[in-house]
Amino acid sequence: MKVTVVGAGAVGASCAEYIAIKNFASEVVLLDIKEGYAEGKAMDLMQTASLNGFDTRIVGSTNDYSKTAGSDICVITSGIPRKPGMTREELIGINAGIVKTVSSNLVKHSPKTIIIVVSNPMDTMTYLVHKTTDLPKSRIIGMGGALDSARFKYRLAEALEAPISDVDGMVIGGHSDTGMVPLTRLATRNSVPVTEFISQERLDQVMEDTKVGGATLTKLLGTSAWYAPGAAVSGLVQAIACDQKKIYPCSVLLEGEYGLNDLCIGVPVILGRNGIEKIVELDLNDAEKEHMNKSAEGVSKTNALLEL
Ligand SMILES: NC(=O)c1ccc[n+]([C@@H]2O[C@H](COP(=O)([O-])OP(=O)(O)OC[C@H]3O[C@@H](n4cnc5c(N)ncnc54)[C@H](O)[C@@H]3O)[C@@H](O)[C@H]2O)c1
Ligand SMILES: O=C(O)C[C@H](O)C(=O)O
Repeated sequence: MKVTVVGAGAVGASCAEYIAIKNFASEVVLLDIKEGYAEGKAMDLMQTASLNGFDTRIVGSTNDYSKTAGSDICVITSGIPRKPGMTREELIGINAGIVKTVSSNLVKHSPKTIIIVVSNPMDTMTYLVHKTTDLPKSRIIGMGGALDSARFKYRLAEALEAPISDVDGMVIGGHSDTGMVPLTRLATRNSVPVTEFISQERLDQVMEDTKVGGATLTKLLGTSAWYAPGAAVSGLVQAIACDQKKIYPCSVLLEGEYGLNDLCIGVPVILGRNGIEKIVELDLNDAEKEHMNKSAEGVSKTNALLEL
């Protein structure tokens, strides 16, 4: 199993590290445009191999895509992150050009690959990859919902004063400060609806804290987060590589599912060796449907800014 990660910055390196530590890939290629940067990160990470007990070979490359040839999975993290006070959507001007060039280079060298898009604004960058490569829709996956759901579970556990392992929940919708749809109605503590334990008011607070999870960290760190994003990507990569058939909310091209068309947005999918093996259609209530439709409107508005 060969995995390429483009962008050896904060998220790319974290992602490579988690993939290596989980020890399911034979090779991870880290590629960056900055001279020597990916080679340096790869060497540093390889020097953790004997300490952390993994056999994955991590190779660095300065913009040489021949090293990525034959990758089963490619992750795109290249591009600029936001600064405090910015929205993810403001990154479109610079990141669209980067994602378009990078995805074209990746597909040239690995025509059968599965692409996982991380660069922001992620739903729109995932749509861009659909529009500019000829990969089938099952092989283009946007990562946002897995991270947002992990943040949702963190906030739920905090509110419930429960261990995170006791808590389950999912966030669908767009990966934006206003577009996320945390499914509080379906969240559980060890199979019991969380509404049995906390008030609707507290749950609404959990929902709001979840939606601004990325902005909260950006304010604290001065740039956006990387540990949980890297871990979330590694979860998707592992589900595909190990044919786990796990359900993750991912940004995928919708063609009528959830009553939506011609956009990529977060919905639950089953991930296996073929990429997106099935889109799971949840029976949303009216409020959730309305929230999802508003979220889709926001994503489509950003998509309209793309020069296709
Ligand atoms: N989808 C998500 O959930 C999620 C989570 C976190 C971050 N992000 C996004 O991921 C992106 C990366 O964030 P980061 O914190 O790692 O940023 P970073 O600045 O630390 O790293 C980005 C790297 O991309 C490289 N790069 C730029 N142009 C390139 C090109 N054409 N080819 C190859 N490499 C190139 C840069 O040299 C840099 O090393 C941002 O757009 C950020 O918003 C998304
Ligand atoms: O918040 C950001 O800009 C980065 C990422 O999308 C995140 O949610 O951490």
